[in-house]
Amino acid sequence: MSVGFGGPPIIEGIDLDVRAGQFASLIGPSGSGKTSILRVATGLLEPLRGTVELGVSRCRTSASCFQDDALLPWRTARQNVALGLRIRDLPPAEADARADHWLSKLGLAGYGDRFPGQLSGGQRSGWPSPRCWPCARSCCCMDEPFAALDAIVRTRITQELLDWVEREHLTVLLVTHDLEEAISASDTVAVLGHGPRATMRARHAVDIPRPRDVLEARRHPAFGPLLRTLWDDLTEEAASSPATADGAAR
Ligand SMILES: Nc1ncnc2c1ncn2[C@@H]1O[C@H](COP(=O)(O)OP(=O)(O)OP(=O)(O)O)[C@@H](O)[C@H]1O
Repeated sequence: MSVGFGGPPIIEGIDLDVRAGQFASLIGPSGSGKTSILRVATGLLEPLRGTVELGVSRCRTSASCFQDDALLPWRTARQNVALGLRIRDLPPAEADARADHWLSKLGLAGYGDRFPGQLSGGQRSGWPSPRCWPCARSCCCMDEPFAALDAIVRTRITQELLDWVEREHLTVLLVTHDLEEAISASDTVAVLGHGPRATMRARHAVDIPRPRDVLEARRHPAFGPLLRTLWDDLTEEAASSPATADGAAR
């Protein structure tokens, strides 16, 4: 697959095969094209050449959550998070109870009646992700959904995501800069090379059984070696990138 915006392709010859039920993460340098791939996967962007298949063709029954997803300012925290569950036709009381549970995992127990404007940027940043999960019938695409969360909250909500994914048998494509998050959540981690014309550098299987406990996964013997491999991949990409000091020095 190739992707572009009118000029030369920003991504060339990417082959990203995600099987139904698989949890795949996509990592890579800033500007390498991760969000663009997600947009192609969800049908928001047409590839120049090729197609993306994510369990079902082009994720027709997908839900997606992007970095700049808006919260609805006239809805409370609970109503924002419960929106996906209500779209899924859960009875209001059940949707509210589940939304409160997710808010508590986001460190916002007791904040359900607050409006977005009454909370900090970090406090609001985790909502779009659980809001979108229930809308996914087969596949869920997420772009750095937990980037602004602190480590404890991030671990808790990632566990909620994994539990939901297991329960709903979802296919997931997650874009993240957090290598530990990528390994502990995924079955495979794809590494994009640097721009301006990115290609796929590597694809690694995560040999840790599912269902997973996020913290236990980090103690699994396969975790450390894969973390070092991903780090090496990204370090070498930075060293060869024309856009970084490392690459410029070569
Ligand atoms: N609408 C657009 N028009 C032109 N170029 C774009 C557009 N959107 C993205 N690009 C370019 O495509 C490249 C990839 O962008 P993309 O947002 O997919 O990268 P990314 O890997 O998700 O980056 P980050 O990790 O910083 O979020 C970048 O060089 C960017 O400038």
